[in-house]
Amino acid sequence: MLNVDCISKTYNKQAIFSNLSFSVHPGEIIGLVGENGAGKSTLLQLLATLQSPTTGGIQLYDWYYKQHRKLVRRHIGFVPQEIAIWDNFTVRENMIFFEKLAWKKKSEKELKQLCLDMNLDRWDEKVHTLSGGMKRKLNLAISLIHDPDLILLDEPTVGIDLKSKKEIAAYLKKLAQEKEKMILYTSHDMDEINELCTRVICIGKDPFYKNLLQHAGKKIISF
Ligand SMILES: Nc1ncnc2c1ncn2[C@@H]1O[C@H](COP(=O)(O)OP(=O)(O)OP(=O)(O)O)[C@@H](O)[C@H]1O
Repeated sequence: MLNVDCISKTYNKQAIFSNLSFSVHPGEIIGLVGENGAGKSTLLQLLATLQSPTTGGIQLYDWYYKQHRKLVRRHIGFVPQEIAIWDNFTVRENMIFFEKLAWKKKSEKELKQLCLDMNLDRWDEKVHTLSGGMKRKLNLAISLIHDPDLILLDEPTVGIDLKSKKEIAAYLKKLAQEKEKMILYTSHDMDEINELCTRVICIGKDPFYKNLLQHAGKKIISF
């Protein structure tokens, strides 16, 4: 379980958010919504150990982020907003490259299967020939090489066609339901959020998202 205990983040004396507390249980998909600049990416970066909260603490299972950062990192898969893969490498070469950096090892067959699981079948093609949706799928596949328990995704389906969106959503659902992964992800697509998420974290001052979610009968964690 992930436990976030009363965290705040301040940049240059300006509070981005304050006193955020929530938990995520295995098998849950939690949406993270809010207006541009509300602090969604910042929160994901704190959960990914890439930044530290100004106050408060975060805990994954029995491990505190402050004391056990290295251990915590092993169990996190993070997909940033920007696609971070090698354009001139093939899908296969990218997967093999990132597998070498991962602490858990996977065979080439397993790496290929990881891609096939989300309908990415262009194994020997260079990344620059792939569509945006396929690149997003590859980015996601790379983040899962080490079998993380906590998966953090910053707008994983932005700018891609509906079919790829649905495939990624179905895959995330499967990961949560069958493998008990904890998934937190940001999106501005409220249909997708409504379909996928058990609960939704609403940050920022604008009540727009909160009203939409309330209307859809979603469980909201709002700050
Ligand atoms: N390293 C930083 N130093 C100072 N301010 C920052 C830093 N990173 C983000 N900010 C500020 O913090 C606020 C929250 O930014 P963040 O990127 O987390 O918002 P967001 O909700 O993800 O926005 P978007 O929907 O546009 O992606 C913004 O006002 C941003 O300018």
